[in-house]
Amino acid sequence: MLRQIHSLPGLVAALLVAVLALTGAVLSVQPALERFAASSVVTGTISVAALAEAAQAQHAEIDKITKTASGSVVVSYFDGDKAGADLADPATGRVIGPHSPSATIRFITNLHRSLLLGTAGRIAAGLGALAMVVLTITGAMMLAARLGGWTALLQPIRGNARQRWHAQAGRLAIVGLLLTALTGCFLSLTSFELIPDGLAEPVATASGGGGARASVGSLAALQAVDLADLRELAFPYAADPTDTYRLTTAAGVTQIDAATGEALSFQPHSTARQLYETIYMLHTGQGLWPLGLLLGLSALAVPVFAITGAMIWWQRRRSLPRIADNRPASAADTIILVGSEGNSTWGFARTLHAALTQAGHKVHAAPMNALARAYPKAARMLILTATYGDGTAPASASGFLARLDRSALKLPVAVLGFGDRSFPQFCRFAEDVAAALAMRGWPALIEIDRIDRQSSQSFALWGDRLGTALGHGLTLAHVAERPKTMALELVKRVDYGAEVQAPTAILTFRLPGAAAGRALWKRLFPASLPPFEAGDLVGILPPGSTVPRYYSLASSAREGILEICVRKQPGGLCSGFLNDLPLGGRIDGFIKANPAFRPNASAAPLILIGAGAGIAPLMGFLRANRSHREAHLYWGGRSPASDFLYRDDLASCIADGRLSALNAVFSRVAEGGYVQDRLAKDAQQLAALLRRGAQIMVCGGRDMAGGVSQALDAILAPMGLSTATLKASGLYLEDVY
Ligand SMILES: Cc1cc2nc3c(=O)[nH]c(=O)nc-3n(C[C@H](O)[C@H](O)[C@H](O)COP(=O)(O)O)c2cc1C
Repeated sequence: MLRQIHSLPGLVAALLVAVLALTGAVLSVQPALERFAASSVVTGTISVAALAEAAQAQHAEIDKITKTASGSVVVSYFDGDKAGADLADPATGRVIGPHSPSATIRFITNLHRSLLLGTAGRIAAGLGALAMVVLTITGAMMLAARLGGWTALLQPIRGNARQRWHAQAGRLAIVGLLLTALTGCFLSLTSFELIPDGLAEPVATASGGGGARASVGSLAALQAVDLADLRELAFPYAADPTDTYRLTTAAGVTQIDAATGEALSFQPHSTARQLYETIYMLHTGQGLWPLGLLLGLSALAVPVFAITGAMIWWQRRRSLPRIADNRPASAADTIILVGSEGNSTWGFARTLHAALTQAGHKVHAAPMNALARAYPKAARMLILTATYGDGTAPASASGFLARLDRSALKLPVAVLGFGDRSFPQFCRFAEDVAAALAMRGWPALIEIDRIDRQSSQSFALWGDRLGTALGHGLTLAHVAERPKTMALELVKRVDYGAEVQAPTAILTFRLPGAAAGRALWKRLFPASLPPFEAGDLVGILPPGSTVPRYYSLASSAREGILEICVRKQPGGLCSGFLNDLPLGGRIDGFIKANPAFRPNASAAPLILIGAGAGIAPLMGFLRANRSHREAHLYWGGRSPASDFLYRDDLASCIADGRLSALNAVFSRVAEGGYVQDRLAKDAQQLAALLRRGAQIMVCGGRDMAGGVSQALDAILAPMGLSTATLKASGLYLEDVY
């Protein structure tokens, strides 16, 4: 809900708010420029009487003298029929030159206030300010919720680059933007007279005695006022002998007899006017130039929000599968919530949705993260969720358990887990969800079930059980959708490990090669690999299967190649296919980002730990380590003679400083061991690196990862740390399989 409230006005008003913010940022510099251009007003050096006297000496008839909030003194006059305005030196009253406000600034001010569109533009600008209030408040609430509460607002921000930029800009600019937006709303309301600004307050109209006018410099009531207090001094109309001087200061308006210099009346400013002036100052920075600059800087964050916000929205929209005839949550009798990262679970949800709709139900499907506070018409909830990481939630369910904690819902529920039995935590997240629901008293519609490797048969059987519970038949005939893939051609392979029963290959792919006589436009604009970084995953569909297998990438798209490391698994469909693939052979693959497994941007050392084919992403990080960040690699194989993967590449990384230390351990040599043994041996050096804020990245099999985390926990314990605490702060990343 919060997200909808944030993104809807954000998208609609992005351009408008960006125009308001950019013009505001330009205008925000004005008070500071004027402040430094005007000679400083030195309190006590000149009275209003002396200033007026000096001005009068230079012009036949003065209309008024105005002092702007930034300290400039402007004398408006009539010389005969000709009206004009001078800028006067506040210290002496002498003319500095004609007052000529910049046409550009006037244009930008009009653009800011009314978009050059008159009343319609002023309404739009007001709505823009309102949108900005909504966006800043909902944005702050979302950020707080994401970081774990208001007290965690300064915690490091996770996520992809656009999400980090969006949130970081928000953190820096929020106070300035909220102030600008709230004061902008107020000013907009006063401009439409929906709130009084007090500027047109009635002034007491005392008349002067009508005696002969004294020189303005001799008037006692003006001599008593310092220039620092002046806002405006309006001169009496020459043709009316009873007209008075009208002196406006911060306190109010005084009428002064032009002959005697006596103060005839004093009218203090109304509260409305004082409030308006304070808010005007807080919005423009006029009279408070450092605030103006601060607001201007905050406003510069708005285009960053507009661009990154639109990108985040588009990305989210694109990744949300479409479901035909999806009913609103408020009208549905059956709610399907989906936990997915690679979208295949959405395919199952779509099949289930269609079957239930055909059976006469009103069905609403949504990501698990969108668990609502209430479903007024719902009689049941069906949760379909995958499991990721080491038994954790997929992306679209990452906030589900926290939401459930705050929820008072209780509906009959069925949980169906999607996973892969080769992971030790098979369907663990689905189990956690089912347990959490049971603990909160949600009745089970049917017991939890688990689907291995997207089996359509198991899904159909689950449909039978669900149908029985619902009291009508339910046929779930699911045909898995083939992910969109690209063809890749094997251009290089290096084979290792056959002698030590660990056949492993480093496979390098390119987009299919240049065929002779290719069309000219294809030669001019050659196809390029989609963007990916080392550590991202490539999903590969082995022939005859629609279920992808994922491999960590050892290269980035910039290198123009896609490189993986594959260990042949006994009976493995995909690893067997890849290990037998000849040069020139093709695969069907697609990229899946894995932003959670990337080195951080710090300059502190990197500790890379892996075993066997797990070296692939680590090798990619080292190749890309052009800044020569200190990097230590711990890697375990079986025999240096047979499966020392990337031996030459590692040597060249050492030679040019991209790798600081290589610690390779082999298990099938005399006095050999595993990578975790080597970590324990190097405890002191590792402790020193960790004290310097080193980041640890682990890639490889689950058993190895378990051993590594045990060895590291032993090293971390004396420092009062653990792999769990490092994990929480992003300093311990794992990519395990
Ligand atoms: C990086 C990665 C980690 C995974 N971890 C687990 C796991 O711990 N337990 C499990 O049962 N399945 C695991 N799986 C398998 C997925 O849960 C399974 O393929 C699921 O069907 C994917 O659904 P989705 O495409 O909707 O995200 C993992 C898959 C990947 C790619």
